[in-house]
Amino acid sequence: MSANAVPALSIEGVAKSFGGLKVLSDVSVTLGQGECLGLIGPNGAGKTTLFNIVTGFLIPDQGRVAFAGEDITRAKPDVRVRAGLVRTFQKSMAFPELSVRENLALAARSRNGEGYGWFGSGKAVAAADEAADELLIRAQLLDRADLPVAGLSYGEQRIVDVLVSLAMRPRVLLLDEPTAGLSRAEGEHLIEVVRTLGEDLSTILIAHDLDIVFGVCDRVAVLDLGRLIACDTPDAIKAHEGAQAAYLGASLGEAA
Ligand SMILES: Nc1ncnc2c1ncn2[C@@H]1O[C@H](COP(=O)(O)OP(=O)(O)OP(=O)(O)O)[C@@H](O)[C@H]1O
Repeated sequence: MSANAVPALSIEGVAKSFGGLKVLSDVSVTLGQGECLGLIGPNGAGKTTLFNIVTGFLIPDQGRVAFAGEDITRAKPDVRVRAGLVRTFQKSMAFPELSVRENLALAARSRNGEGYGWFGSGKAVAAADEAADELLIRAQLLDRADLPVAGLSYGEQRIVDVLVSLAMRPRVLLLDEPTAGLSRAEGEHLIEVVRTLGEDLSTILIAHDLDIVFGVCDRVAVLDLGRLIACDTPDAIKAHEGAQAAYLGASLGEAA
């Protein structure tokens, strides 16, 4: 990103409490255009809460969120999705009984504000099916197009989750533990799919597998007890004492 380019996403001084529990305190971080930012931290550090604030499922008590320079702190989640700010969830949001193609086509149509209705102009339906097949070809999953999602392996289902989010043509994609439960090879394949299919995409990746985070991210942000304690290149984070301490003495340097 050039020095004066508008960040894809800007989180400024965000704070959030649930009752007496302070979950995020004064968190500020930017995501550059085309950047892949890792977001790591121990369980309960506030990572998903930050995603919920960025995607509009929660409103922060303090601070603001800007998307491509525009303040979206109070915008509704669906408005953010249509603007190109898309997320995945820890739990799959795909419809298990629908086919892979149907899931992707519905996501493509929802991006156009067409909702999840089955009926629409023949042209729109055909265009959505075409967009779905294009993604499936590029992810080498076209032979799975007509299968119900429930009939896929767990690893394939996680890739479909990512393809559903890509079908919404995001400009910024937030991935919440997309590699959880996958083998190292499956996790790397999934990230490769995102990187290959998401040209020009800016990404924030939450993952507990530090090898994956350090291997693919341009920078890594570390949350601990709701505070951003570091945000730097993977090598700098591996050597960062505070980040190491947050992981209870684990040597981050051993990863990747
Ligand atoms: N809606 C809520 N009401 C009350 N407490 C909540 C709520 N959502 C999250 N919390 C609490 O906020 C803290 C941060 O949770 P969060 O899920 O953001 O952490 P995380 O870093 O994503 O953790 P993990 O890696 O385990 O997913 C936790 O203590 C959690 O119990």
